[in-house]
Amino acid sequence: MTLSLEQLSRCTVAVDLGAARTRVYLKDTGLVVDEPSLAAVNTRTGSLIAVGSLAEGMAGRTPGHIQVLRPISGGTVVDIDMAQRMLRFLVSDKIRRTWRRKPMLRAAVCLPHDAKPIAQRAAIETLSALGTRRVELVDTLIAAAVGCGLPVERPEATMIVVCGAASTQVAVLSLGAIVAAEKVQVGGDAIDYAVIQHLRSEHELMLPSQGLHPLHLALYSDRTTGGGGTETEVRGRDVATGLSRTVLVNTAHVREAIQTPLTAVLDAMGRVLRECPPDLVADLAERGVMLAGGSARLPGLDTMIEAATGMLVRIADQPDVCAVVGLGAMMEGKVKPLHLDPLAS
Ligand SMILES: Nc1ncnc2c1ncn2[C@@H]1O[C@H](COP(=O)(O)OP(=O)(O)OP(=O)(O)O)[C@@H](O)[C@H]1O
Repeated sequence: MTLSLEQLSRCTVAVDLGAARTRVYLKDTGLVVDEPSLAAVNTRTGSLIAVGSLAEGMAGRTPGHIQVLRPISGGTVVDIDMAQRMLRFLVSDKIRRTWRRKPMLRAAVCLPHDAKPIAQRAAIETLSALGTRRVELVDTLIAAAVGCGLPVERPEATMIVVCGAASTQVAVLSLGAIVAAEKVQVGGDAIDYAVIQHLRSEHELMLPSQGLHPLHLALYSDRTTGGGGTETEVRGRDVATGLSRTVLVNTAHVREAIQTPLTAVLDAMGRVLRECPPDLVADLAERGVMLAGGSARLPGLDTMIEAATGMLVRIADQPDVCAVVGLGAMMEGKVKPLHLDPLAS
């Protein structure tokens, strides 16, 4: 992967192909697309019916011949053709209006820290749907750190935890590069799965695909009332009878159910810290940790990390769009490189 600010400044479009959401940032325009990475397809004709939030609204409610697909999984494009069609569809409106005369020959895309060459190739091919001839690949961790406003280019340690849908990436950065990093296949989806399993085993209830949002809200209000646990109503389908049923769920029990996936994130943070030189760890004790990614909004994640590591934890202002906003800032020249060779001037 490259991180040449000069090359990035020549790009006109930045893309984050996330497992949950696809985001597109246009140079000097801003974020133009922030939509679920979903495509609804008619399996009889192969035609695309809907993409983004429209397709999300169809999930779980489709007849047999319509399928809602996720062309991106774990930060990797798994269905290039579908991802291209989805991306083209998502941006076509905005491009036509604002960018008709500006070809998008150069693009930047952020990829997970450990993206394999095949995943890099898939991302480059997907972006060719926008007419790009050259694609700069940037590590999500660096892009997100820039997007959070961390002083990435300085000779001081900054720790970032990017909690996405399919994975969580942890890194310590200094002098514009990654000192140590880890990725675990635990993100918002694994946490949601733990909640779904809890409701299934404890309440014999199957949750509809969009039924988790009220529980997230309940966990949040639970935290603001001291975290002692409140009861919240959840509607779903009875596992045995198949009939619709409403149960009262204790938020404290839900919090316990999501501890297991969250422990994997803490373990990854521990491994990264152990790999870092002591001077950088001392910096981190002062500066703390920055949480980014959509799952950073998970109520109580920050306090749990704070309690386990003893470090100050901050959540980025817009945690979900940090990576693409960071790419945008680098494209627009808002990040100045540190000159490491003063003797040469
Ligand atoms: N308010 C919230 N409370 C809890 N979880 C949330 C909230 N908002 C978003 N999420 C979770 O954030 C995840 C999406 O995060 P994000 O948009 O960073 O993912 P992504 O970049 O598409 O995924 P990845 O980085 O794994 O490819 C989803 O799993 C979603 O459930």
